[in-house]
Amino acid sequence: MSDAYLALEDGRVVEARGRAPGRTRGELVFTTAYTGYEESLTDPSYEEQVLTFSYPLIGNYGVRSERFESDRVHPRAAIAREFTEDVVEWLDEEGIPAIDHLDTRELVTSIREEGAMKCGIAVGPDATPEDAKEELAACKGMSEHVDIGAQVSVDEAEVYEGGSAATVALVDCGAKGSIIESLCDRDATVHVLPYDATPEDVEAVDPDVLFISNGPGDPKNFEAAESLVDAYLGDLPIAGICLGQQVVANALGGSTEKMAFGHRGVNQPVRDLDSGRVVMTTQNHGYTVGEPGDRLDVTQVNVNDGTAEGLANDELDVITRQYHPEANPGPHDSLDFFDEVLDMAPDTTVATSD
Ligand SMILES: NC(=O)CC[C@H](N)C(=O)O
Repeated sequence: MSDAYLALEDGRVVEARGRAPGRTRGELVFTTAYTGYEESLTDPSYEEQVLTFSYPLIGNYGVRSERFESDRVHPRAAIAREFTEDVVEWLDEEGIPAIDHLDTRELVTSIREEGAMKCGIAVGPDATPEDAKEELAACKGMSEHVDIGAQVSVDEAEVYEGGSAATVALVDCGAKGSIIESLCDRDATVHVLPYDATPEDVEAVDPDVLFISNGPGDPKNFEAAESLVDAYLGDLPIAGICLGQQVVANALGGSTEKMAFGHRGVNQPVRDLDSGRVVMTTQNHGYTVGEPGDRLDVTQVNVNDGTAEGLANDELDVITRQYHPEANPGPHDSLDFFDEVLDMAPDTTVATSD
């Protein structure tokens, strides 16, 4: 007898050990990151997903809130070969079901072969395979979460005073805290605006740069942010990270598409087409820019599959990244992106990056 069941879209029901109880559902994805479980579990981009860690032991250096990227856990459930007690206690307090003692190598291989798939989970002494299947039957596809921005964004504008180097309007589509920190560390003041901010909201903070954050789900469901990019193109420098890159591409006549199983990990190699330099990057995305459109150049590509990792329009002051230059978790090789963004602001002296 088992006390945890994972029902997969391909028809299988996998038995596991229940660590934190509950019933839930979501898109089943995996990350290959071998550190940074606190950052990943609090990354708002995992909203409505079930996160499988391919690294076998998760929790070996405890749980510290200083490392959180937001104020709650975002994946609907967590899966690992083995969770430590610290992580289990945290997930339990947060009401997030957790399961372990299953063959995560096999699970990851299935996702690689069949693509990210819907799943249902039931955990607890009375859980049955049918409960997990019921959850699966009620599971929506990522693109069907049409108002997912509302689940992860601030309700009202917030300000983070970093200094007077530049004023950034950061449209919060589910922003990681370390994006705000990376800007404040460079003496910028960051106004975090709701995901559905209007041009009036942007004008109220009179920014030097419009920045579209990372976030969960399908970028096509972030129409308000797309409209802002359209409204300010050419008037304000525009930057974006991850979902932000995708929103900018859609706004400038490009297109986005769903990937088979996405990029999630801390060692994705990215080549800068101008310098030829390759950096290791942190990634967490399931959509990608298919066509950049006529007004954006692809400046960086993924070495593994050639997907667009950086876009720019130098004349219009637009610069974006598909990966996470802020790291957390992962390598700091691309922190200079934030210097490049702030360099676009008029008349600023940018503090040196760490
Ligand atoms: N980290 C992100 O911003 C993710 C972007 C988008 N939700 C995707 O999955 O592609």
